[in-house]
Amino acid sequence: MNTLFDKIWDAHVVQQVEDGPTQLYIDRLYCHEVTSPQAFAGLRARGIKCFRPEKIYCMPDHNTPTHDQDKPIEDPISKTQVDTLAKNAEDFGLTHFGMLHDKNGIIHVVGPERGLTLPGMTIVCGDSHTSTHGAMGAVAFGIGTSEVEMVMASQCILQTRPKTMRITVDGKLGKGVTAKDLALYMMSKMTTSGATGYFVEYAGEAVRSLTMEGRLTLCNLSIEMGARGGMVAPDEVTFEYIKGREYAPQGEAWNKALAYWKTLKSDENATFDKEVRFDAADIEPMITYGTNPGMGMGITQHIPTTEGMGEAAKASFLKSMDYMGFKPGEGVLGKKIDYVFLGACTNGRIEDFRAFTSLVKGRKKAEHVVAWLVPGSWMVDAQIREEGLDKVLEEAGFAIRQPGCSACLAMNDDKVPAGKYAVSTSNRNFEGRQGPGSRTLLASPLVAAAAAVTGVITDPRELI
Ligand SMILES: CC(C)[C@H](C(=O)O)[C@@H](O)C(=O)O
Ligand code: SF4
Repeated sequence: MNTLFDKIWDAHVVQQVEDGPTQLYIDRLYCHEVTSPQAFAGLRARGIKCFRPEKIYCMPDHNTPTHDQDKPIEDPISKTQVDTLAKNAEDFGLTHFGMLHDKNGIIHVVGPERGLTLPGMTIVCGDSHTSTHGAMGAVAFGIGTSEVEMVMASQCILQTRPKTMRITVDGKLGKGVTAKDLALYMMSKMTTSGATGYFVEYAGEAVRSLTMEGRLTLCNLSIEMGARGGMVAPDEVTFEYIKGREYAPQGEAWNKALAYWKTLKSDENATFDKEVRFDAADIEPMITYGTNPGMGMGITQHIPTTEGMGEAAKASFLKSMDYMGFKPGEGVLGKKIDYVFLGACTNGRIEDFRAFTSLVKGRKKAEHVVAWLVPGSWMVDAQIREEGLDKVLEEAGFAIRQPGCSACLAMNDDKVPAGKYAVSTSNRNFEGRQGPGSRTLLASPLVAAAAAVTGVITDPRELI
């Protein structure tokens, strides 16, 4: 009786070190510009090549500007990072989707949409949000730079087997409640350390009813609960999504793959180290009010008071409130906001643009709001234009930027100024995450859209 995780993990074990870690074979290594330079430098110093270069895909995303990508990058650090990745990929014979390449974008958006990420795979990247790819029924997790070097050199990694957890969400999500709300809700209940040491499988009716994009959003946020990774068993939604994508198997190879993928589910009596259950009916559109992603609440609710908190918890809570400029016990509806960010590997996919556009259609962007709409990849950008969403957005006063991580983290030009409030569809709201002194409110594309047109925090259910 095996879990989905066990099946994939066991199929990739090369050897088990006695009383030690597992040597695990890796099917895909994704590389971006931030966490790869030292790994390449390490290989050079040892005079070795990549063992299986065809399994490695590189693309810059964090330091790429989201405007004027045809011009040289102005910021010298970003330019060095992006140029270094291009040079390293060339020297080591790796596939590289550079800036402006039609396959460029945020690595966690590009992998699934190109069919590079497939069910049953083991996938790693020097990036915590590698958990995203688990949505396709893969074992995918973030690794450190020295581990990136290990995988480049051997196509294997030494890992300790994590414990397994199943989170089942029963019932149906209500109107205006999205995968992002589901994730923020779980986090608000489990806290940012609630899944530490575990690999999570998401199950239940609410998860099964999510689209592929929704599942990617959900798994993306696994890491913010402390989980090693998150996954959803592949089903018709997954197969339908993958079929015909560029790197997906075709013809006879497709039939063979499909037959295998259909076996990728937890056996009925499989046991998990921990089981958690939620009810979808309890979830409303969510928003965070603090400085970690677990500090979230239903948009109509009030920020907690310090009642019952221990001294240490109280001090850190009040520090967070001070940073955010909020008072314990108050509500956030109607509060003025300054920036809106639609994008990131959390919500930079076509479905997120569709959701945002559906709400702003026929309305106008609030004048004082600065809105950054950043497709997760050029493929998303092309689809936006194909579907005519760009026209609707333009009419409502919004412009579309070029792909990249953008305002998700302050590593490029898109920085939220100190003291300003940003309703952001990204995944982290730490102090200074979107720029020194910036104040981030994490939310879904629908909540972001409602804020963008009203200029204040608004329940999207009133506008849809
Ligand atoms: C830069 C990178 C190492 C980092 C991560 O690992 O997640 C980034 O993508 C982030 O979201 O904070
Ligand atoms: S979009 Fe944000 S969370 Fe995703 S990889 Fe880029 S910086 Fe990390």
